[in-house]
Amino acid sequence: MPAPQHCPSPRELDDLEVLLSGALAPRTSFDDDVRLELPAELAAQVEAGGEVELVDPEGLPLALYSREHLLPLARAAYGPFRRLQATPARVREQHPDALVVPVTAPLGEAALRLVAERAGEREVVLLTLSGTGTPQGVSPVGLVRATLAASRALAGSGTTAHVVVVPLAARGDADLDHRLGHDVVSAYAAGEVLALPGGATDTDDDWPAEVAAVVEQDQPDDDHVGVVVLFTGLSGSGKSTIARALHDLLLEDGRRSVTSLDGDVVRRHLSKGLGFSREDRETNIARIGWVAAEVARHRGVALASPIAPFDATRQQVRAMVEDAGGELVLVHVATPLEECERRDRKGLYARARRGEIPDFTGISSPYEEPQDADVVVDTTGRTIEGCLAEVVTALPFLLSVPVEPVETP
Ligand SMILES: Nc1ncnc2c1ncn2[C@@H]1O[C@H](COP(=O)(O)OS(=O)(=O)O)[C@@H](OP(=O)(O)O)[C@H]1O
Ligand SMILES: Nc1ncnc2c1ncn2[C@@H]1O[C@H](COP(=O)(O)OP(=O)(O)O)[C@@H](O)[C@H]1O
Repeated sequence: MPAPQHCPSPRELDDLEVLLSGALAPRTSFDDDVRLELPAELAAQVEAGGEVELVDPEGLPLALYSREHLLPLARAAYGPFRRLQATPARVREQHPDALVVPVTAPLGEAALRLVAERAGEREVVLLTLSGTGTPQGVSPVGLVRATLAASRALAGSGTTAHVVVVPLAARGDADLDHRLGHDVVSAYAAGEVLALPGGATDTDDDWPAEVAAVVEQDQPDDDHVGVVVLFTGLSGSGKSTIARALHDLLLEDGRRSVTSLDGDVVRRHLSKGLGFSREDRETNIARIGWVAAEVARHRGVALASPIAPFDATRQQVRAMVEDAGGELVLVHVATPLEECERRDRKGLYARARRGEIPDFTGISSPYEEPQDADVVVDTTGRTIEGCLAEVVTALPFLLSVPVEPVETP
C-alpha cells in the first residue's frame, strides 16, 4: 500500500528544504526543535513505524518521512529566487575563502562599508535568511530583493558579493530561532563570518537609494495592506446588514476594491451542496478563508459574513489571512439569541424550534463566542448606521474620512 500523503504547512515546507540541504546538520530530519505536525491518524502511523509521503501544495511528492528517516524524492521547482538557493556543501566548495555575512534585514550604508572593509580582496557571500515568518518588517522575497540591491551597491565599490538564500523560517521562539540561525551559518561558512551589529533592528543605518526603493515598494502602507473583515454571529444577528452597509461605504469612499463574501451568497455558489454539520461548516469557513486570504494577498478588502460558529475555524482564517500578508478584523455581531429569534426574518428559528431543521446554530448546534474580537456589537434596539460607525472605528485606515453616525432622513 502506498504511503499516505500529507502537505506540510509553509513553515514546515521551508524546514524540509533546509533539512534536506544539510544546512541544519547534524540534524537530518524533523525533531523536537524543527517540528512537523501531523494529523493524529498519520502521527499514530509514523509512531507505529510507518511512512508518510510529504507533498507540496500541488501534490508533488517531496520526501518520505518516518521515525527513522527523511528521504528526499524531488525538489519543488518553483518559488521566487529559488535559483539563489544552494546547499552548504556547494557554497563552501565554490567560495572557500569568502567572507560570509548573515543577512536578516535590508543592509544599510554603514553595514555595507563594514562588509567591504572586512572583505578586502575576498569575495563576499550574503547569506540571506529568508523563510516563512522571517524577517521582521520586510517580506521574505523583499529581503532577497533588497540584498540583491545591496550586492549591486557593493559591486559599485569594487566588492564582489554573491547572494545565497536559505529559507530558514521563524518559529516564534527567539532563542531557538537564534540557535538554528547560528547552525545554518556555521554550515555555510568555510571561512570567516561577519556578524553585523544591530541585526534586524539596525534602523540608524541609512539604506542606499536602491535598497530603500525596494523596501518602500515591499512595505505597503495602510492604504495598501489587504484587509479581511470577518463578521461572526448568530443567524439574524445583523452580519449581512452591517457588512452590506460597510460595503457601500467603501464603494462610496472609492479608494479600495471590495469583495463581498456574504454567508448566504457563498452557500449558493462557492459552498453549494454543503450542509450544516460541524465538518461542513468547517469546510465552508475554510473556503471563505482561502478566498479572503487571496483577496488580501492582492491587497484588496474582503467582507465575509458567515456564522462561523467555531473558534478553531476562525483562528484558521486569521492564520490564512496573516500568512497572505493581510490583516484580519474580527467583528462579533453579538445580538443575543432572543433578539435574533424575535426577528426571525426567514422563519428558520420557528422551524428549528419545531425540530424541522437539525443542527441549527443557537438552538441545536453550538456557537462559540469569540474571545479575540476586535469589535463587539449588539444590534438590539440600535440603528444600522450606529452599529456601522462602531465597526468603522476599528478600521480607520480603510476610509479617507472618518464616519459619523448618520441618521437616515
Ligand atoms: N442549521 C442551520 N444553522 C444555521 N444556519 C442555517 C441552518 N440551516 C440554514 N441556515 C441558513 O444558513 C445561513 C448560515 O450559513 P453560514 O454559511 O453562515 O453558516 S456557517 O458559518 O457555515 O456555520 C443562515 O443565514 P444567516 O441568517 O445569514 O446567518 C441561515 O439562514
Ligand atoms: N442595528 C442593526 N444592525 C443590523 N441589523 C439590524 C439592526 N437592527 C435591526 N436589524 C435587522 O436585523 C436583521 C438582520 O438580518 P441579517 O443582516 O440578514 O443577519 P445575519 O446576516 O446575521 O443573518 C435585518 O432584518 C435587519 O434589518
